[in-house]
Amino acid sequence: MHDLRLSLAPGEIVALVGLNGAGKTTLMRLALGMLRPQEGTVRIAGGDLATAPAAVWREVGHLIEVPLAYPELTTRQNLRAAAALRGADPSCVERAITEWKLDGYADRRVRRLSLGNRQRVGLASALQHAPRLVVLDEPSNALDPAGVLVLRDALLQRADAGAAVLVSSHHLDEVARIAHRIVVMNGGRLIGELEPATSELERVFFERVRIDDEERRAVAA
Ligand SMILES: Nc1ncnc2c1ncn2[C@@H]1O[C@H](COP(=O)(O)OP(=O)(O)OP(=O)(O)O)[C@@H](O)[C@H]1O
Repeated sequence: MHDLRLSLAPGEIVALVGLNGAGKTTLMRLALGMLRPQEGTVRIAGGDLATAPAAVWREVGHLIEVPLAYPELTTRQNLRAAAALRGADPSCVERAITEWKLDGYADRRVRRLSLGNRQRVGLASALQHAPRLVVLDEPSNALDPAGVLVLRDALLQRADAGAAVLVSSHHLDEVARIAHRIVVMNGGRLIGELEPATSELERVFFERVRIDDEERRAVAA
């Protein structure tokens, strides 16, 4: 990974797009301190990530790859545990169950849920405490169209309330609906941005990646 200069402002939704293996998940892991960079720094809320106090971490909501849930606990128990870990008001759990349309699954063990409903639990758990920084890796994975709508509204609402949102996706049209900026990643580097209102976004994206690959091959030759 090189040349990773990225900042998120309050109220901003930034979409991270790139082909499989481009480095989106790795960048998110670095941003959340799950991986340590060999060089460079990550800053959160104006301070170094490595020394961020618990109060800052409580304001973070993230979902990287697989939903973090206890399979033997029910949906409600998982959400309660996540709320308690963040010191959130327990009333957020019932609101999240309603928001993510999990009422019929609230008392079911998470291991017995469908993939899409497990994803809903993961997203509800990441967002229920109204975090000020949201980092979601391919959050629409396995969601049905109704779930995608809930996700879209949830992210817009969080950003409206002043949260900074970083979200990776392979669905360019979907992220273009909500993102203020679309950042393109290729071969472990950030190679530029796409204007969300661009028509034929996918074509422009592939062209950008193709040119970057060619430039890289030319440099390597
Ligand atoms: N800790 C690590 N050390 C070295 N290489 C790693 C590490 N973690 C991931 N990689 C490699 O970095 C590359 C980027 O992987 P990453 O999962 O970040 O891509 P991605 O853009 O999220 O892909 P996808 O769209 O398939 O989810 C892969 O080749 C992966 O094997």
